[in-house]
Amino acid sequence: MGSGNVVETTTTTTTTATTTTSSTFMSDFIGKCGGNVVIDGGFATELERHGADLNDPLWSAKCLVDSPHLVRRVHLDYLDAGANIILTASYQATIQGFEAKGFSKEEAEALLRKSVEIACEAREIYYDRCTKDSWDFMENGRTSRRPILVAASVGSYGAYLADGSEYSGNYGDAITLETLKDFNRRRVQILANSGADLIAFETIPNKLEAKAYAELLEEEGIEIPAWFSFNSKDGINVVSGDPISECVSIADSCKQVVAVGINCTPPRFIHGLITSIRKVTSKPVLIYPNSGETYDGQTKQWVKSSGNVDEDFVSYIVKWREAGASLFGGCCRTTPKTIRGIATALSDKN
Ligand code: MET
Ligand SMILES: [Zn+2]
Repeated sequence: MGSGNVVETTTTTTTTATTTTSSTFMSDFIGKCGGNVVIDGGFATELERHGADLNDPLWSAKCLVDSPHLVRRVHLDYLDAGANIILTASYQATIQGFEAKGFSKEEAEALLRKSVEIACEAREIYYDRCTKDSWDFMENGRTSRRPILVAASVGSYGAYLADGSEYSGNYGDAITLETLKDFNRRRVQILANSGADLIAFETIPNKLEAKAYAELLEEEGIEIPAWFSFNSKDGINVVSGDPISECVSIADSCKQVVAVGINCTPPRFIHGLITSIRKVTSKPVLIYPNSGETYDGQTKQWVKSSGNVDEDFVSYIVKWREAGASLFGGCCRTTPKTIRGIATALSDKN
């Protein structure tokens, strides 16, 4: 691991969840990580690479039910690759989605909690291994320990629909702010009290959904921090066509939001989007692009486009850092190899 990612802590210190949202939560964490934070990479697509069949409305959340060992394995692979933040397998885990599969409300809630438990367990296993490996190098009871946060993933309403609308942002007129708030309320409450360090609202495709999350965080008095991450397919707007500036403004006005940025977007759009985001907010900027391939919601396949492949975008990380981002990872079709490349690129810079 790059030295930029290692800080001195005592052996007894663990990364613990915050109980109150703090405006300095993320800047403190970035400081602890040496100025740059490594986020993990594609989770669902990595489960598939390990043989999981995710052709299901629950997508990666299906593995919470039938292969939790694989979920733990992928978290550990990203920790081994250098991640400072791991995202749980709850992206497409919703109470409504589990109920549609025949689970009770209680079972559905337990599965949401389980996504966080597995990620926390992976962090403990990783730390235990590091402690054992570095036993000979400990001095005065002190050892180096990489700061690691567990982020509870919340995918968009479009992800739950599993019809590709997370990439169109078009929910139709019947879906209102209240619909979206009601849909997410219980899920967000459960994840906020699950032991996760923060909530990652991912792949937000439109302004309405950003507004719903912001209002929900306020109304429910959610006490752990959150990040808002949008997706774009033109480098100017979020996928629905809503201007990125308006979406980021919503995140900027929400006190629980500690970072804002872009995920599951082709690498070629990232630089311009960072510049647009910086104009609207001084909150830390996160980016975790996909491999540059495009998801076909009809065939449920990733298809090659003229974008960059994952090996390529690692070479842009330093430029994206200069443009003002400070948290970097990968989304769909990126792998632990991508994340190792990012960690190396950032530590070489320091
Ligand atoms: C469609 S974006 C998916 C994001 C999620 N964190 C994953 O990597 O599986
Ligand atoms: Zn993705």
